[in-house]
Amino acid sequence: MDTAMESPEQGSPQVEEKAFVETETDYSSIRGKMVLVSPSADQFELLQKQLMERLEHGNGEIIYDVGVGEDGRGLSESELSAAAATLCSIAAAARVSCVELRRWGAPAARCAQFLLRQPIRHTDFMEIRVAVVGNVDAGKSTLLGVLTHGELDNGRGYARQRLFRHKHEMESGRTSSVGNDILGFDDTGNVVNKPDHGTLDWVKICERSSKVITFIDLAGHERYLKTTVFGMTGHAPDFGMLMIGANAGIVGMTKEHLGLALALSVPVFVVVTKIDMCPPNVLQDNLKLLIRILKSSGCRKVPVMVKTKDDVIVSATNFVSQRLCPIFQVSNVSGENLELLTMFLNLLKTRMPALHDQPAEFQIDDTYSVPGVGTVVSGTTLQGVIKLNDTLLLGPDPLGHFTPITVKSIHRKRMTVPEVRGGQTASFALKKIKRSQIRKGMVMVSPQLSPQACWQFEGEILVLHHPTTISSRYQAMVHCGSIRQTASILSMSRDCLRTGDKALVRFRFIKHPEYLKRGQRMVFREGRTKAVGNVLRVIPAAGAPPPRKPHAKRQEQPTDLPLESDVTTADSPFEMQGDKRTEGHSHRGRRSRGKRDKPPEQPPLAAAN
Ligand SMILES: Nc1nc2c(ncn2[C@@H]2O[C@H](COP(=O)(O)OP(=O)(O)OP(=O)(O)O)[C@@H](O)[C@H]2O)c(=O)[nH]1
Repeated sequence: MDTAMESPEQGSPQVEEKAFVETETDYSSIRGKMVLVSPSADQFELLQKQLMERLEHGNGEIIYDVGVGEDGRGLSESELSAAAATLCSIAAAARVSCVELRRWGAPAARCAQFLLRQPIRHTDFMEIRVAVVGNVDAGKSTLLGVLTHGELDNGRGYARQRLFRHKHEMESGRTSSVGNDILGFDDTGNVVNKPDHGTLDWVKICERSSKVITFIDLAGHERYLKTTVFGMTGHAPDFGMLMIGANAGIVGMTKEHLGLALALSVPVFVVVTKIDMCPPNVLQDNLKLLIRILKSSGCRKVPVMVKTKDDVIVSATNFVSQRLCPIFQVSNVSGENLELLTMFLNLLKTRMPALHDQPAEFQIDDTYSVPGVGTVVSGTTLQGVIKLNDTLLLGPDPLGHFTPITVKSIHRKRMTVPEVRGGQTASFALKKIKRSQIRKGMVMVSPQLSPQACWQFEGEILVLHHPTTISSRYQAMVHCGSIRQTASILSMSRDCLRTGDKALVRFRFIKHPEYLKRGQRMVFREGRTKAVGNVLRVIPAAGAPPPRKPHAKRQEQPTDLPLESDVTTADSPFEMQGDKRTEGHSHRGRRSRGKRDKPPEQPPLAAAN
């Protein structure tokens, strides 16, 4: 593995093992590395039981290490083959697919890793969300076109044509809206996308997939930054894919997007495109700068150049736990290294716990009016299970109230399903409600949660960038989950805040109350001014005064809570420096994305049954 930096151990990553907590079953008899070589009947049964537990814990997928045990590391080649055969028969007995990923080690100390994945459970494929960010012309839409349609680009915009959603995008070649594209893998890791005359049938992809990667294609241009921030907060990505054009390097919004992902604690991998057309010395200079930025105190990442299949496996299995930042160098025109990126995507695992046993919670990130179906909302299930005909509470409305609504039908990636679970995105057709009564940022939750709306909340924030000072009554946009609303600062634990300052701040939404939860990550921004932090305390709307007009009487009393922030300056991904630009450079309202009457990604849902 080519790293200009500390490399993770080339050996067997033990990510699953670390996280895996065995049940009360006594597995001591199957702990050694030799057990797989020639297990007894009892041991075989135990190995099978343990495998099922691990699969359950790993949401249907694990990477299994062979040749590693409490008695050390490494087997002879013949022992390894025998152990691999045992593993395959255990997997076959459990009806789990088993694919060898790699073998390594000296002749007498061989190890191997296998991908074990449960076959397609109809409508219940694994879902991984990847937010695609990077500057204009980095090749984002092109790469997604190439990956999802399996056809290379011509260097003149051929592959991206299929992904543009608006006429002006076709004409300008620029993405402006949040788009979704999917890439399905079957249980053995093969891509299942098969375009039919250039179009992809999402239902067919999902039916054949054990794992579906959803790419959230975010705009690269600065004028669409608000949409990009919304995509990163509201669409709950598991990972960020930062795209960089090899010849252009780190320009424009690249650092801004990297900083945003880091601020929201979204693990990032980098894809450097256009290596076919970049002089080697320019590529090396740009890579050096990238590595320097990733290793800087603001990012504290471990960059890893991914050049072989081994690099892919080691980086994918250690990606989240070790702060790794894998870097791929690809060409959408020649196809170089795209197989490594595809393999990496196949091995990614969701970061979002399903929390199946918790009361249901769903955040809305878009609304539609579908002819013949009615009102449809799309978004992410944050926890619990939502079933057809369930009654949930939708809100908060402008008065902070929640209304019971019934789920008429459910779609996952355009496929009709009977239920959705925590971590999965979905669209619901709702009964007896007008689209105009619903807005992005609202939630649908189980009545068990007795949800309460809030006008005010306290957050601990770190100012990443502001040209002057922030004081009480300052207003900016709060992004928190799919909430996107201007809030003003009522009070702070300090008189004023400058770049790099931390504080406890009490905010008040200016338009309507919202449903917030303690611990949620938030971004507070206006143009290039931004702060990040966590929601610390939600002040329920009940009994709270109605919202005051913006710039109403200043609340003098600063909060007397102790300043105990876990947001440190060292966490800051942004360069902390004075901004020479003018404040409030937000381009607000310049994006012309009209209200849609029909979702581009969600065709009409099946009518109510
Ligand atoms: N030679 C070469 N050209 C590429 C490659 N990737 C993309 N391109 C070309 O670069 C141009 C810009 O690519 P896009 O995919 O539109 O870039 P983008 O990052 O999606 O841009 P926005 O949508 O505006 O954010 C297109 O003309 C592509 O054909 C590559 O690997 N090699």
